[in-house]
Amino acid sequence: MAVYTEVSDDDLASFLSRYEVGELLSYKGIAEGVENTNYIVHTTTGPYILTLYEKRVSADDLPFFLGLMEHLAARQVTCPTPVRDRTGNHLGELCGRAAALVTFLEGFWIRRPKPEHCSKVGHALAQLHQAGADFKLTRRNALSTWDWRPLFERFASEADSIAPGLEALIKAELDVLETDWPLALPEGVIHADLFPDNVFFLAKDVSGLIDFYFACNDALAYDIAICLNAWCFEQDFSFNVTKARALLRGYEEVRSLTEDERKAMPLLARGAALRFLLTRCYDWLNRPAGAVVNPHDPIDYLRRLRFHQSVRSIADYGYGDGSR
Ligand SMILES: Nc1ncnc2c1ncn2[C@@H]1O[C@H](COP(=O)(O)OP(=O)(O)OP(=O)(O)O)[C@@H](O)[C@H]1O
Ligand SMILES: N[C@@H](CCO)C(=O)O
Repeated sequence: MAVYTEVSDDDLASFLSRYEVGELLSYKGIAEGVENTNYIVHTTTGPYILTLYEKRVSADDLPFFLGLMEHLAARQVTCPTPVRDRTGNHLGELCGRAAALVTFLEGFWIRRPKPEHCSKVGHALAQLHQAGADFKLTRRNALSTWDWRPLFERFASEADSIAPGLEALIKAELDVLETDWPLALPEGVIHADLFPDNVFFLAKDVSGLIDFYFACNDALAYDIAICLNAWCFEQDFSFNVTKARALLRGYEEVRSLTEDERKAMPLLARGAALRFLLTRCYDWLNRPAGAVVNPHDPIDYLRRLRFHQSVRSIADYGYGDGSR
């Protein structure tokens, strides 16, 4: 996360007094991430994460996100659990922002994932999909295929300042994806942002998943496509088929892909690459003055998109090829 909103110690102490979490000992802003403001807060009962919800999070969606974390945690998908205040609410207000306190998860995210990490994340993703099946609330994906063009139009005239030819490339890609996007795949609750920095490991095992603030109802296989993008490319942007194979196998240890999902995977992966290219371009061109934030480089996702445009079938992601 980032720090868009500075919180004073008086404001924080008064906010915390509504919870049964003891006395404030210390707190510190977390510069990592780009979406919301986060602080690590130490009290006499332990560490917590305080999140102040910023621009992309709508207050109306917070019951879905916080309820989902509670739902998943109760079904053995380890994730932060929202702390309820003395009146039973898990949502409060701080410095004019909606705010929540969640439990602190032990573990580290893996900066250079290996195939074994990809296998574990595939497995964890399928467990999340299964555990989310009986979650009662629903949320539309606010960054679905049909939201991409309006987002693009907000920065299209500046796109070529990021990379020459980018405006035309994105337009052409939108034309393809809007026409061919698969509409009848199995749907459910998806995480929609399961990047390496949102998966904590302890030793070799997943110790928890964080950052559910893009979670929504959408095609389950689209969530896999997001992970193929986020976990299976090297720093030089080359695609690592061993990692993709491991991720898909890890997923299928829990849930098998349908024929339609397998056929759709290259297109879903293009869509996932475009979705992150679009938000990264927008953020790159609209950095708020004075905020502690390191925007992600859009070009990483342009390279991924180009790779997926060359993919012919899920076999190119190592699926079903019998290799180890
Ligand atoms: N429950 C938690 N327990 C421990 N650390 C956490 C927790 N939640 C967040 N963090 C820390 O805060 C950092 C940023 O959190 P998070 O990824 O949710 O932020 P974000 O702004 O939504 O980022 P992103 O760019 O991934 O969307 C994490 O990398 C982690 O260090
Ligand atoms: N995971 C996203 C940031 C949060 O949307 C990215 O890397 O672009």
